[in-house]
Amino acid sequence: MRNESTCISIRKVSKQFGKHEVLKNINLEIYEGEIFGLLGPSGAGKSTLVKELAGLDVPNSGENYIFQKKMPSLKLMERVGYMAQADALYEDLTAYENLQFFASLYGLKGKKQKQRINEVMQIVNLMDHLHKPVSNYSGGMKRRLSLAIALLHEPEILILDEPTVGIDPVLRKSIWEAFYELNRKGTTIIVTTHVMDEAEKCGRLGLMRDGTMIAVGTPEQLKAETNSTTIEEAFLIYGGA
Ligand SMILES: Nc1ncnc2c1ncn2[C@@H]1O[C@H](COP(=O)(O)OP(=O)(O)OP(=O)(O)O)[C@@H](O)[C@H]1O
Repeated sequence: MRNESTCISIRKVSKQFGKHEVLKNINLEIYEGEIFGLLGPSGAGKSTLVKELAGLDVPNSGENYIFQKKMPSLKLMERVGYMAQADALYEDLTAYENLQFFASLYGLKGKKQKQRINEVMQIVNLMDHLHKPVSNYSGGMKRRLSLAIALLHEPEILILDEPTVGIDPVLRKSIWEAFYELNRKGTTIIVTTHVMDEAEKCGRLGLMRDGTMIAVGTPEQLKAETNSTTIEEAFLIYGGA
């Protein structure tokens, strides 16, 4: 069920890399308990925006707030899980050893650490591969292990940058089932994607193009407002095509 209290507030955020304006005056509110999708083509600025929300980058102007506190903040990062676009895993170590390493960073030790490792590996359905070296994992398994790592410290907000890129439809479905399950338990999820059918799975969407937020709403609202039958069509209309 959706709770309307704001947990993320993006206020007049702009970002430049040199002369290139990658985010242009972005304003957005994300509510507690929703699955919010950032949809846009490659280069639209989605990763840049979510990196700022994860506390890994800062805007040139404007502010990002999480739970009414300004980012970046080390304290807030404990409440946020982030899965980057590229997997940051130690290939020579087993999945278990990778999880132990990241769990230690979060201050999870002993019995609690072991328990959380088992829980997150069950969520992503990798328990049978717990002691295999990551170098033996397929691309999809690595993405799921990255997700497990992002879940270790039980974050209230989960930020996922293209979590299912390069993953086959069957696995994608099982990963989305994991997202729904987490969301049902109260986790707010922000997911970036450029896949239209994935966008339809989100509660609300922010459509991004060339560093601009061109529309925000539920998939149904966006289609109705543009008289479209698909999100793809709605996107093109909002983009002025
Ligand atoms: N560190 C950086 N230095 C210079 N330019 C950057 C940097 N990071 C991103 N950019 C540029 O900013 C623009 C937006 O990139 P970003 O990764 O945020 O887009 P995206 O919407 O996430 O795209 P994709 O789906 O391909 O990841 C791109 O043109 C990219 O080249």
